[in-house]
Amino acid sequence: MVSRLFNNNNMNNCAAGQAIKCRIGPSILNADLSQLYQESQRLLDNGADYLHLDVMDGHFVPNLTFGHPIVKCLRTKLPNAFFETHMMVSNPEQWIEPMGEANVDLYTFHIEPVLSDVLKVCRKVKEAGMKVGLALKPGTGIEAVRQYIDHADMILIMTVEPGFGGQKFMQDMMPKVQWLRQNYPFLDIEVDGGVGLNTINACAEAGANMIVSGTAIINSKDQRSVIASLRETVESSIHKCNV
Ligand SMILES: O=C(CO)[C@H](O)[C@H](O)COP(=O)(O)O
Ligand SMILES: [Fe+2]
Repeated sequence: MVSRLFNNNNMNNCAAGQAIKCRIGPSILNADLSQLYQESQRLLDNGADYLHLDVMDGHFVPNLTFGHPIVKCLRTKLPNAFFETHMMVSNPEQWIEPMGEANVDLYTFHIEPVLSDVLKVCRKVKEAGMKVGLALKPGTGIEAVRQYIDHADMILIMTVEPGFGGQKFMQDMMPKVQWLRQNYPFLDIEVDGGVGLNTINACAEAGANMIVSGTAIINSKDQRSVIASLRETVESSIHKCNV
C-alpha cells in the first residue's frame, strides 16, 4: 500500500537533481463502480501511486459521478492510499469541508467557475488539511492561472473536455505543460484525459510528472505493465532533464 505522505514539497526538477517525482494516478471513472473498493485496491496493488477520483455535479460538466459520501466509505477501506479528488463542480467551495473530513489528500478544483475567488478557495482547502490542485479546461489559457501558481501544490492541464472518460487526447494542450515546466521547474504538473501508451510520450516530453490515466489502464488486461510503461516513459524524461 502506498504511503499517504506524498510530499516532495514541490522541491524538484532539473536544477534540484532528483526533484520532480513521477506519479501515476489511475482514474476509476470508467471502472466497475459497483466494485469501487476492489477496483481501487487492484490498481494500488498493480503499482498506482494514487487514486484520481472524478467528482462531477451534472452542472459544471454534463455528467454525474459520486461525492463525498462515497469517498468517505472508500477511505475507510483504504486508509493509507493517497486520494486526489478532481472536482468538476460549479461550487468547489461547497465540498471542501466534507472532502477534508473524508481525508482527501489533494483537492483539485477548476478555476473557471471561481475566477474571482481562487485565492479564497485555495486558503480554505489548505485550512481543511488538503493540498491544492488547480485545474484548467482546454479552453482556459495559462494566463488565467499564472497569478495563483505560487498558492497551489499542483496544476492540472486537462487534455480532454472534462466530463467523460475515453475521449481523444488533445495534443495541442502540450504547450501549456511546456510553459509551466519551463517556468516552474519544481512544480507538480498533472495531465488528465486520453492519456495512455500512445500519448504518454508527448506528456512526458512536455514536462508532466503526474499522470492520470483512466480507460488505458482500466481496460487493459495487464494493468501492472501499463502502469509500469507509463512510469518508465515519464521517468526517462525526468532523467534526461537531470543529466
Ligand atoms: O477527468 C476526467 C474526465 O473529465 C477523467 O479523469 C479522464 O477522462 C480520465 O479518463 P480517460 O483516461 O479515459 O480519458
Ligand atoms: Fe479527472
